[in-house]
Amino acid sequence: MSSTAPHVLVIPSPAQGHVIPLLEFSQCLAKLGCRVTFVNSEYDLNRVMKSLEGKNYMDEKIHLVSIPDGMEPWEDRSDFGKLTKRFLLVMPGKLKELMEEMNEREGEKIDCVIADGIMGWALDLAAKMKIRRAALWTSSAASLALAFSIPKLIDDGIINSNGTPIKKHVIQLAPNMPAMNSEQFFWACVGDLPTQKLIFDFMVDNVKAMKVADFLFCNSTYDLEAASFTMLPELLPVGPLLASNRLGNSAGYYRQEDSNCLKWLDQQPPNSVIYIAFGSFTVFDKIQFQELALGLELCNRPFLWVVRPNITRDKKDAYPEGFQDRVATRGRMIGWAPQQKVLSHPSIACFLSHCGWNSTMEGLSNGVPFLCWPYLSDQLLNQSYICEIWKVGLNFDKDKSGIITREEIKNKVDQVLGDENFKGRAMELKGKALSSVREGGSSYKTFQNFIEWLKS
Ligand SMILES: O=c1ccn([C@@H]2O[C@H](COP(=O)(O)OP(=O)(O)O[C@H]3O[C@H](CO)[C@@H](O)[C@H](O)[C@H]3O)[C@@H](O)[C@H]2O)c(=O)[nH]1
Repeated sequence: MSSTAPHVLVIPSPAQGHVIPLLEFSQCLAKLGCRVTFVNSEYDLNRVMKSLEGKNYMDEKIHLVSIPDGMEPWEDRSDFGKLTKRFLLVMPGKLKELMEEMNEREGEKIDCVIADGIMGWALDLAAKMKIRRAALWTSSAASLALAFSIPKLIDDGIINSNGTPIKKHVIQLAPNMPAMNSEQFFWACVGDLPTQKLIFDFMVDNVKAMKVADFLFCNSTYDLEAASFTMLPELLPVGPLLASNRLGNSAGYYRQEDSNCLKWLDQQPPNSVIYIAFGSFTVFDKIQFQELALGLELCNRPFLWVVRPNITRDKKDAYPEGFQDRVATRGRMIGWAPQQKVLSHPSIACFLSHCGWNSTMEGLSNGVPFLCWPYLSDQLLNQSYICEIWKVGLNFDKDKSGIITREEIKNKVDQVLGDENFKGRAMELKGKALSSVREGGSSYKTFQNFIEWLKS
């Protein structure tokens, strides 16, 4: 390891959908010659190390370290509002200590802090310590444009100063951007009112910190989100952040991946399998979970379904009676997939997804049509992109009791797979997404310019 290589400190928000892209970004920087200190929470580092056991997935120039997140090991971290409240009390002080120690050690001085866009406090800390700083926004450029528009939304009477929508409004920030329903603003559809206010205030602070960072990156591309990037000239694309771009493997998982599913996919006909995954957060009630299972059964097609152990509140007997036996010859349920590899497998026909931004970028980059089942936050906006702007998927309608029925699932799966235009448009977008990371592409150029700047 050369001591003249720039040394960056990278800090993600302690959440799966953030650790994966920030670590991928770090792997790209390491490949370009940087030394990276990657700061997980202690709890997350344990999980990440466990999932990496026996695997040579990490660049040797990346050093994984940890600081506490203010929660006890046995506490539930799935309530993001509670986790945020707690880590804000502890992490800033601990990160400061860590950075001061590193800066004093020979050859470990930090040249730049790269923080998750929702860890604005880390950017503030870097500024106070007179360290250069960059932010990576892990969701769409459109969602960042929305966050940057908060003062205008308040002035226009669309939200109050707590972020609460004053009335139901559908807004479009610019032509060719997805329409946004004010009740679905990403801070306004998370938890109860106090949680929404906490997330809103947190976002206001994050926006302030991002605005004055030296660099602001987004896991997206100009070609996919031209209008949103036009609204934010300071925002630079680095996406899609995929391990395959650097011929590597994804790291940063909180769970062991089940790689056997790839062998199972090898045995399926091309373009036949429905892949179903809801990211790391989504929780189902038993009725909806069972209806989804029965919908997949009704589709009568091969499927690979990621059923995290905590995906339902009722841990026991989650599946409908006899379901597993009935689908045994064509369905497979696993706890955690190597998703990026799954989506690039030729047997995959479509992706039934919660539309987290990483999943969205991964599906697009592989030319896979979507069936959208958003849950909260930016996922509703991502669904609008998929269905209305890019037209590479369909959403589900709920029945009168608020359920997505098995018949609706079969109907929409049949529609997406029965209309070649979805696949055709998805393949076009794949080309656009991947051209940005190839030599000369916009994301490629962002990395080159950033490295030059780091070395300057
Ligand atoms: O079996 C699985 C399931 C998921 N993943 C990976 O886990 C990540 C999940 O990220 P994402 O699809 O964005 O979902 P969340 O985990 O829900 O991500 C959170 O963070 C995202 C980025 O900010 C937001 O867009 C989401 O709404 C928010 O819930 C992706 O890289 C997937 O490839 C796997 O590798 N295997």
